[in-house]
Amino acid sequence: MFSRPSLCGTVGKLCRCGTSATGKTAVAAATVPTARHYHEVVGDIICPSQVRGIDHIRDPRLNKGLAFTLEERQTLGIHGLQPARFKTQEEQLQLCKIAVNRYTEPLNKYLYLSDLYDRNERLFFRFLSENIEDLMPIVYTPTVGLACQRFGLIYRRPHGLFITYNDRGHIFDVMKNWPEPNVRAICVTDGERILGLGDLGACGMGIPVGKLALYTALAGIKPHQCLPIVVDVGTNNIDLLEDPLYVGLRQKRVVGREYDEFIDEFMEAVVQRYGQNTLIQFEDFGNHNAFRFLDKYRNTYCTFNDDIQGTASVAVAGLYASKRITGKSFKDYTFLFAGAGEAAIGIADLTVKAMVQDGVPIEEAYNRIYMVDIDGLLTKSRKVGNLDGHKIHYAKDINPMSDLAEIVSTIKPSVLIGASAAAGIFTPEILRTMADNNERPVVFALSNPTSKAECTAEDAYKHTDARVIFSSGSPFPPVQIGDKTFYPGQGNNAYIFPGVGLGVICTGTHHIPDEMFLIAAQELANFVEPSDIERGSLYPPLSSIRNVSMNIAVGVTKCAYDRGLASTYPEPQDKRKWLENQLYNFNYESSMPASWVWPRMPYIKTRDLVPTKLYGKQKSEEVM
Ligand SMILES: NC(=O)C1=CN([C@@H]2O[C@H](COP(=O)(O)OP(=O)(O)OC[C@H]3O[C@@H](n4cnc5c(N)ncnc54)[C@H](OP(=O)(O)O)[C@@H]3O)[C@@H](O)[C@H]2O)C=CC1
Ligand SMILES: CC(=O)C(=O)O
Ligand SMILES: [Mg+2]
Repeated sequence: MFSRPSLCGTVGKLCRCGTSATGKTAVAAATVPTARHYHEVVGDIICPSQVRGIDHIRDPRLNKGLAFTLEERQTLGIHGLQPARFKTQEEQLQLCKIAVNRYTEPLNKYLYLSDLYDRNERLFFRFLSENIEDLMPIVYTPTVGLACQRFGLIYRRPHGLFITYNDRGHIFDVMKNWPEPNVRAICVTDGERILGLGDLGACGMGIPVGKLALYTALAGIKPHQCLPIVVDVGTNNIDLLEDPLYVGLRQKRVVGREYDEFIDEFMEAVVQRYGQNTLIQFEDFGNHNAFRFLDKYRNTYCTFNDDIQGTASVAVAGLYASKRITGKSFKDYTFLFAGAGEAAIGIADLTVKAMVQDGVPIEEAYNRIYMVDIDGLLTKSRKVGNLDGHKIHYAKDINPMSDLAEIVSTIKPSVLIGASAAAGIFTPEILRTMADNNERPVVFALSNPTSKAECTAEDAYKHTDARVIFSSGSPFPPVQIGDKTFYPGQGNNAYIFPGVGLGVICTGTHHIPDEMFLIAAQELANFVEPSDIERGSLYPPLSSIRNVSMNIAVGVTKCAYDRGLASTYPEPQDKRKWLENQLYNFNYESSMPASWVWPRMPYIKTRDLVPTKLYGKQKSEEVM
């Protein structure tokens, strides 16, 4: 989101330009409304802007559309630029709902929301946060995947920063072009593994934009504190390289030392521009880079990898909740993962930690987890495929097998988790075997978007006599089996990263330990009500996700202070209240500079404030 630097009208703190509300410049600006003293909005300060006239409406951060009061319209010089009607934000929200529902194609709904974001930021975020069940599938998976695939066609205005390999040596200078000086959270991708859709290069921008929109909508992190970034090092996607509409660098991916040095420079530039504690969320990097960067940077930067750690947390939360249905403990579970990549290994590693916390010896925990990659079961003796990196911990001393159905029959897992981006690999036969071997089989089909899910919700229920405990990465509609309707939960890291982000940002945490993701998993699982489980969901409804995020943030905040990782002092006693006080306000704030209080407003005449025929009976105060 672009918002231009605002004029300072009133502030409680020092501005970057060195003036304050009580300082000379600000006073001068207040008494001379036409003075053009621009400076940037700093920190949490909302400087009631003195950007006047049409520019006030054109700035999405300042625009309120028809919700501007009569005084605001006159004071800001926008009177007459809009129709006579005054609307409340609630009325505007109703219109948004009507407008978005007029579209049948999800991509058109996405474009409508994107346009709203460009037009009226507060309205967009309030609309999103209050209609998350309907709108999350649009701004996030699955529709965001389509938006990335069509990015060259639908790109309109900058919502994030593109840093290309050609900018090497100057990344800091490019970052200075981002107009917000107080960014606290960055979500960055290099576009190599966008959902399960593969290498989309610079078109991957939709992902960090969508993720950070959820930071605000689900956790109340202020939008100006969030910065989506694509590091564009090219793409190996031949279709894109040949596509005349492709908007990224038209070259093969930079790899090896050059690539690593480029990412190093990016990390350093973030710190130079926004400070050491800036949260850097790695998103949808290719497998071979994701683990390397996490290991390399986790103790020197405030960073996490959402696909590895965020996904782990949401899946482990689902496993905790599943125990309430199966009546088993972790030591009774045998896990089989279809996929041995970022998501699967991340989940497996955190599951081991959860099992150890439940009293299972660590060797036993590893023994209980089996994994399958594209070449089959991870076994020590297999001749094909690799066992590098984190896979080796899960390789078993048994005969190699490559057929998933055979593996499921042999291992007899109680939990089957798909994170493979291989659509439909949980066949009816495999689901039936799970049901034959378990009274309540646990099946997670976590791959995104919907088209990549290992099975549909309907298939999962249908082929297990509706005994399955199911969740999926992308949403599925309710499933009717006999006279019972099941509402499968969405096992998606969106339950986790906004709350973790809020806690980390507010505490100024230096580094993010895995422990925070285990805490987040427990907080999320604690939120699951018996009624959710009764509905067939391992997760609370998306409509309560803001409360979930707050609980996670409180847990993360406690952990940050307990572990000495926080840098914001003094430590708040009432952490929830302290966090709540820092949240974004989705409602409009006054656009009237506080220092321009009546009767000092220079050009509004008394008769202007008396309702004329034009305004009917309305006084602007009455419609606030
Ligand atoms: N629900 C959620 O919150 C999240 C979901 N995901 C989804 O998970 C999927 C995977 O992402 P990620 O782990 O990052 O990707 P990776 O590329 O890191 O991992 C994919 C893994 O799947 C394996 N694989 C590929 N095809 C098959 C197959 N036919 N049978 C068994 N295994 C196979 C690959 O094998 P090999 O190692 O041999 O290449 C690899 O181990 C994506 O669709 C992504 O959208 C990711 C993050 C969060
Ligand atoms: C949800 C997510 O992060 C992914 O599918 O990559
Ligand atoms: Mg991701």
